[in-house]
Amino acid sequence: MTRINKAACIGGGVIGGGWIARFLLAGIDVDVFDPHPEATRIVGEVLANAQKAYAMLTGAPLPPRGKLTFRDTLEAAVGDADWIQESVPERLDLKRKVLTQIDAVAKPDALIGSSTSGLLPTDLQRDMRHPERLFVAHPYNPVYLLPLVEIVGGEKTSMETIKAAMERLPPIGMKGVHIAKEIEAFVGDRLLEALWREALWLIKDDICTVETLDDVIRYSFGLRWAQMGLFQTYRIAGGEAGMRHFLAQFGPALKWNWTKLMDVVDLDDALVEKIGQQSDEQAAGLSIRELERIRDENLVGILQTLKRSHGGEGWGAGKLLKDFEQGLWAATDGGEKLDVAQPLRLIDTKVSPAWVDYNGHMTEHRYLQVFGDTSDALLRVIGVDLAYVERGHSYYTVETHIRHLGEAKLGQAIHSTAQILGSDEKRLHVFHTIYDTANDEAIATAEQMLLHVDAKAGKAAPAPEEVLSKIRPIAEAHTKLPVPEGVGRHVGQKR
Ligand SMILES: NC(=O)C1=CN([C@@H]2O[C@H](COP(=O)(O)OP(=O)(O)OC[C@H]3O[C@@H](n4cnc5c(N)ncnc54)[C@H](O)[C@@H]3O)[C@@H](O)[C@H]2O)C=CC1
Ligand SMILES: C[N+](C)(C)CC(=O)CC(=O)[O-]
Repeated sequence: MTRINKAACIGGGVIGGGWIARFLLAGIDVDVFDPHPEATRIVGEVLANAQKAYAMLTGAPLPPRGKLTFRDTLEAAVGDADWIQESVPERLDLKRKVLTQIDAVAKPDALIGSSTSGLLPTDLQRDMRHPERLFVAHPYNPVYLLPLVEIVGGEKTSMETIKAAMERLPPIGMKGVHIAKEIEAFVGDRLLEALWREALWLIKDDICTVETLDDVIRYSFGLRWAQMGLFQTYRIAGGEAGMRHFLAQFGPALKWNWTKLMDVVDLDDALVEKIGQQSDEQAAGLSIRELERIRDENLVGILQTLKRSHGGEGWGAGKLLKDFEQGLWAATDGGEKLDVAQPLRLIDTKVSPAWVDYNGHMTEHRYLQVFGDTSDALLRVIGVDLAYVERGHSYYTVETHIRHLGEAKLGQAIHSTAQILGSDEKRLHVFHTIYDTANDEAIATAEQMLLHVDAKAGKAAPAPEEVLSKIRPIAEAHTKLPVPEGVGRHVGQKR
């Protein structure tokens, strides 16, 4: 995978701030230029939200955060960056000027992406000396959580640029889609604008309020869209006869008077005030930052659910997250830095919204998930990684005993450790503990027995020396540790 080494962000508002967070959390250094007097504070707040969201999103080891530097001039920010992302306000004259400035100082092989929501790349690249490296990289808000980027080239953009841009997105957890023909507003905003135009008419004509309109979306097709989009959803709606029947049944309605699509509502002062007031009432006093946090928690929950969908293979944006996490795990160093004289600290995470139950704390099967992740991390330390499993052998868990000693609440930082209690050529006997990271108090423990298996034969088999030799030094060091309280407990036993 080809990676971005250094990024520059020109414009650090809603979208620039999101790009900055996306790059930094993927371990990439970012230089920023934004003349706004409060740019540092604004970017800092977006970054804080992004970090909270990532802590809940994944237990995979994120790389060390990239270095963030604010520069006084555009030229200084562009410097030696190999991906420059322009996110200044949506005005053709301003974007052309800024892109020409970037073009004049960027490295010859640097990629220059524009966040524009709808301007044509051919128009943007008009005054550039090296227009072949300019493309639209249109993201979705919040850029640090929503993975899609529409990649659109103009008449002078080279195919090498498009290919290079597409290749650099998966390592930062994003999915590029190449839009083959340039068109104003590309694909996503074409669809959103159509919906938005119709929605404004429905408010203007007093058919419903902004709150009712949002309810119609979020309690119905909004839920469907996140996981299957439009066409696959309608295929199912056609019943057993699928899409053809759907088109036959609902196609004629397209010609009925169901839409004002091409008429643009006049956003006069009265309508702006009406929408503004209804939107204020709907927000019920929540600030934009609070709404952003709620949005992020919900998106994290949806992404995690999609990650576990389709028999655990992951689905849509959840499959992308799963692949991204596998890349992060593969990039870890196999545990060389672990202190084997202690129980191994293997997972650091936060209690995600999707993990919390009706009692307001982490629900029981999520404990098993964290303990399972701890075992998986231990297995990677002893060389039992995905490549090992693909060769036909693995460890299976044959017994688990979990004790709940405290509570883990939404957003709480927790970590887990693993202690090897015993091992032989087939068995690995471990004791895991989940701690409250704030005070190091144990919240839960799990004692597990794992068995080395020949997966093809479907039976236990001795682990090879390459694995046993990695278990031995840890197991020996752990014999010197006190036996943890709770080892060997069973349900109903007196304390
Ligand atoms: N807000 C959204 O939902 C989305 C916006 N976009 C696109 O992203 C771009 C930026 O939009 P937002 O972030 O929403 O706007 P914004 O108004 O939040 O941020 C724009 C930033 O650019 C800075 N700026 C102005 N002139 C500059 C210059 N010469 N050099 C460097 N920085 C400069 C401003 O100080 C401001 O911080 C636009 O092209 C927009 O169409 C794309 C996807 C979604
Ligand atoms: C409103 N908008 C056109 C700037 C929206 C986008 O471009 C994408 C998004 O995040 O909705």
